[in-house]
Amino acid sequence: MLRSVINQYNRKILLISSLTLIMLILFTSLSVYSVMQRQIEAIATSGLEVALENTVKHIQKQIMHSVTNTRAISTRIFLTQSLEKFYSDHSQKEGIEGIAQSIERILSTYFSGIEIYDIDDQLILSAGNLSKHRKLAVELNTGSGINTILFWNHDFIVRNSIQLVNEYGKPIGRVITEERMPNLTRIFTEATLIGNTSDFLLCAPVKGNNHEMDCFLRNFDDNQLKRIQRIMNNQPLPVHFALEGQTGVKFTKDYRQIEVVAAHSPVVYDLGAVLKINKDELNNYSTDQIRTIIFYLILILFFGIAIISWLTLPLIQKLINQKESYLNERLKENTCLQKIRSYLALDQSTEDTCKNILKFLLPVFEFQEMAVAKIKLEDKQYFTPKYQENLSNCISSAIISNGQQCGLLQVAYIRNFPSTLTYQQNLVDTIAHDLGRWYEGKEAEKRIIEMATHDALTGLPNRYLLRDRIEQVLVHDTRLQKQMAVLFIDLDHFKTINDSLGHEMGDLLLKAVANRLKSCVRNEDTVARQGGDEFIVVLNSIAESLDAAKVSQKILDSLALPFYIHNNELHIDGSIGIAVFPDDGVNAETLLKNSDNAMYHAKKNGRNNYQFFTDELNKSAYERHILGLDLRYALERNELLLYYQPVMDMPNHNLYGVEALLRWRHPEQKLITPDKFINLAEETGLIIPIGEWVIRTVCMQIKAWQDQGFYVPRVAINLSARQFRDKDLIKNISRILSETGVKAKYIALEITESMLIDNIEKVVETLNRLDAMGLHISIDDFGTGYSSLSYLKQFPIHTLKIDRSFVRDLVTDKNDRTIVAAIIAMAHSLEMEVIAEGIEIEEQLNFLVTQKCNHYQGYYFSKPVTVSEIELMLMNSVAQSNKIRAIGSAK
Ligand SMILES: Nc1nc2c(ncn2[C@@H]2O[C@H](COP(=O)(O)O[C@H]3[C@@H](O)[C@H](n4cnc5c(=O)[nH]c(N)nc54)O[C@@H]3COP(=O)(O)O)[C@@H](O)[C@H]2O)c(=O)[nH]1
Repeated sequence: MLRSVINQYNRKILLISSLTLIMLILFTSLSVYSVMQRQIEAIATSGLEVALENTVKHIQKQIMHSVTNTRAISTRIFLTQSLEKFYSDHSQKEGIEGIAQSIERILSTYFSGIEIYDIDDQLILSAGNLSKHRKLAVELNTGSGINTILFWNHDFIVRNSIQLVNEYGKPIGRVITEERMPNLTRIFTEATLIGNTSDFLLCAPVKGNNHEMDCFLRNFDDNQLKRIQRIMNNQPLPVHFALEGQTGVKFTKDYRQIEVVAAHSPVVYDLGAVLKINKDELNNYSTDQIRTIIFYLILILFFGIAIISWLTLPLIQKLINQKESYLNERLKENTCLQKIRSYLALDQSTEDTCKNILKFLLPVFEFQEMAVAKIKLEDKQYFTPKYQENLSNCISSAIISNGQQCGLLQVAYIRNFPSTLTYQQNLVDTIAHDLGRWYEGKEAEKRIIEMATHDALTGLPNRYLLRDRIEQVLVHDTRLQKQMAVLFIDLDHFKTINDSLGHEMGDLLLKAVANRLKSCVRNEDTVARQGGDEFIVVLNSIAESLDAAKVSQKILDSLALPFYIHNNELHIDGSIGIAVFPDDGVNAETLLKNSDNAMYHAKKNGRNNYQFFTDELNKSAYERHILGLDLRYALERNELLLYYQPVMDMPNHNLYGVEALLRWRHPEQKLITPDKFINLAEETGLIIPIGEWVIRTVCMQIKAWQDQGFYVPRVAINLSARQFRDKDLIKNISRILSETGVKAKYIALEITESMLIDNIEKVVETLNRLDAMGLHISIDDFGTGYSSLSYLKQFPIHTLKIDRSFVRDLVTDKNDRTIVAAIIAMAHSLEMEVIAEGIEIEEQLNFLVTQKCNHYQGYYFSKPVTVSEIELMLMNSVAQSNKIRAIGSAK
């Protein structure tokens, strides 16, 4: 629909633009034409005037020159004396010679012919050529004593005739001169240069006849001296003005009754001159110009249309598209408006909904300087203080009419006359738009608050909101003198599931756990996610602490049921720590801390149980904190040391290797085992320097033993997860090996199964590099993780250490026996050796012997011992040197 409207628009725009362009071009053409016409006339006028002025100057100069020269001859003494001599008998000959000499000289200077006549008008002497034929002769009014005629004989010629007088003024003869006027002839010829129809006229009045004149026209040879009426059809001809002594230009008709532009000017001796051109020729000239201009304008027109259709129309189309999306947005906003209404109506009464909308509208109207807002609600009018305040002047008003649940929003707008309502669509749009924006803003605000206070994964309150809730419950329960409980729930072995099955599964499990927890408590209780696999349950207003125990057990039972996620059956337990208000704390922070400590206690207690917070726990938590502080200085105070536990061959009990086990000689406590501080070291990052210290100490010890000539078996070093992930691990081990001069084959690195699962590519790369260096790699605590043996195939692993939890009940638990037997068999099939950990009794050993387990480690042979004690064992081993295998002969 909109497309066809756009196409229609396009056609209209193109038509209107083209017509506008054409009109514009026509108008421009006419304007240019009239301007040019005037310009051309002005140019022609001034051109004709100037040309005529110059021409007239020339003509005058020539004719006057001729007349003046002739007059000068008449006064020549030598001539007049010679003429007088001619009259005396005795010197007539001498006189004729003198006359001849005289006119000969004059002739060469000015004239084409001279004749001297005596007093009786008899020719005495003639020089040069005087014209026999005088065509188109016009007598000029040159003044007294001289008769001048201008005539045509292949050229313009001026003939002057003047009386010769002696020194006493007595007439003695007459001289006639003729002077050719080539310049005047040229002037006639060149008049055509101005234009094809240009013409030059030189006219003299007819003596005794004021109505006529004799005029030289351009085509002289055709007898073009015309006697012309000076006024024709009551209109004076241009030359009439010239003969009247006037100079100027006239747009008038000439003697042929053709429209001309004529410049006129008087010429000396009563002559008048006109230089003219036909007006048609001028018009033609400007028409030519205008044609050229129109040609270019039409070109511009085509360009213009092309630009409109190729550039402007797409631009307009773009604008229309923008308008379209704007309208769509508006539409959305209107939908938004509907949403607001239903949203508000959901929680509130109709009246409140309307009030709220009005509340929102008022500032909008204020902004638009509108004064009054009214709401019609079931015939009631709702007046707000703002309304009263702004009632003045009744500039305008808005009415929200009530249909269903406030109905359609209609805004009426009054200007000047409150009684006249003018519905103003724009205003409705504006309000709809603003409401839409407001709604979006509210939604965003809601989302931000939600994000700030809730856990994104489970939607449960996060730790910040949790604290707030606890504080609220504390206020409430203090007032009611009730107890409340904070349950700190940590999922057991969640990390293993997360690592083995992936984070996506881990996330889904956490969501499912969140739902289970919610199902175990009342609506008014709070279930929150503290982070990771830790959840907090706040039980409001409990009667006694036993209630907390009951809920905890309910939670444990609920968690014990399998979870079905993406066709996987998952099992997870939880450890719960309980802190009860007011006995275990009176604020959120203490209750959370103490429930956390209780949860640790539950973990220690074998997991999948709940524990109440006790003062002893508080004490141990405090101790743990202090221990953490002390550990920082353990390295620099040289408080760390290594114990070594032998690993024996099976079944012959030869020394196969030793495992280095860390101990901390605390200044105030006795020897501390690593299970008390390794986690602390991991959490604080101290494990990196501590781990490096262990590797270096082991290497130095090996070197020392070698230097002392001891038999040195392979020494196993435990790597923690953080250490294994450390990017500098390989670099550090290489450096230590090269610095101590110990060969890599003397070192075995023990890592746990769980370390293999996360970021497999990186793990494979690290293990391959360690293997390439010649280090031996063992998997510690095997069986507690989720890795299958076939999964281990991709890693360069040499030894599996079966976790002692499987060994512990070997004698009594058939399942454990089956598992251990299977592990040994499969490890062998993958060409790995097996070490059984935690061998304490002979029966355990015997079973393992039957399963062809390669090595064993445990209190049965030796607990971890000091350096000097292990050295004794090394020495004994030397004693059985013939039985000792060289390191590296095994895989
Ligand atoms: N990252 C590092 N971890 C280390 C380092 N040194 C030790 N550890 C780890 O600490 C855990 C506890 O170690 P420890 O207290 O030394 O216990 C070891 C043995 O004493 C104990 N063991 C050995 N035989 C038996 C037995 O027959 N019964 C029994 N109850 N316990 C026995 O087992 C621990 C050795 O286990 P494992 O390492 O799995 O071989 C322990 O997990 C160490 O890994 C260190 O330098 N860095």
